[in-house]
Amino acid sequence: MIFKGTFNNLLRCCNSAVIVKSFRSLSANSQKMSLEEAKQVAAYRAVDEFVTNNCVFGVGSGSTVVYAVQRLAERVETENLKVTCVPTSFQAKQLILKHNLTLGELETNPVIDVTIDGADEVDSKMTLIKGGGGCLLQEKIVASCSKKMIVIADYTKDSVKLGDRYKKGIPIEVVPMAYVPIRNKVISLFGGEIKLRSAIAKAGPVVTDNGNFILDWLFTNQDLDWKKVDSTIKMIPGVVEIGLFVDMCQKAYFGQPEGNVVERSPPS
Ligand SMILES: O=C[C@H](O)[C@H](O)[C@H](O)COP(=O)(O)O
Repeated sequence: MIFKGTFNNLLRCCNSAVIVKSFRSLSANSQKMSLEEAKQVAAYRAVDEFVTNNCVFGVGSGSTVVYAVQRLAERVETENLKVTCVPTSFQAKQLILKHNLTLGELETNPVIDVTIDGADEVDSKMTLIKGGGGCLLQEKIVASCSKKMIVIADYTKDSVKLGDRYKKGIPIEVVPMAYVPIRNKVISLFGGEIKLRSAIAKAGPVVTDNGNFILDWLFTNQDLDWKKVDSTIKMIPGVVEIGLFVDMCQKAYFGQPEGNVVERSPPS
């Protein structure tokens, strides 16, 4: 009844174009809600399964990790856990401080028990694209020091081949003076197109936490040997890191729109 009355009022007040627009934005909002919920269930699940008392925990970067840190803070408080948190970015450090968690660093904690991090895309072999938010270098260092790396993501990141879902390419962090020769070398070696990532609230390029630029490599061949690509690009002078994570991740949790979590392990 109430709905019918409201709907009739809406009809009286608005023209049909406005109504269609309202319903579209309502449905966009509910889609956004489920994406956030999907991130949250994946993050909570990973923290509940992998964080233990006295562990050294690698804190990834991005919007999904925000939920992991939230859950960690809850568990630290309610279960009186002792956890040392090593950040993978400025953002991760801020999250640790905001939640009054114990901040660690690789200098004092060179071995990390478990790192939980997001990803831009995860293929069927658990090769990852990371760095959509510009944080790949410290993420890869911390992951490489971790006994386990666990990925948390919503269902849109789950793909068969890299490039199926994530269309912004593979990020490459480079020393600023070398961005043009690196761009040319990567294109001549593997094809595709490369864009220097531009900042949004600043004129000019994105500058990473480490003072470098980011090239986004829009590859066209989805069947490349990613391990070879990773090591070949890494060898180009001026390349600091590439956002390809090959054989680094032991488990991925994908939150689903219905609220369940799909788990994936590397193929044996
Ligand atoms: O540079 C950013 C990181 O690699 C993130 O972990 C990745 O972009 C996924 O971020 P989000 O959880 O926001 O999708």
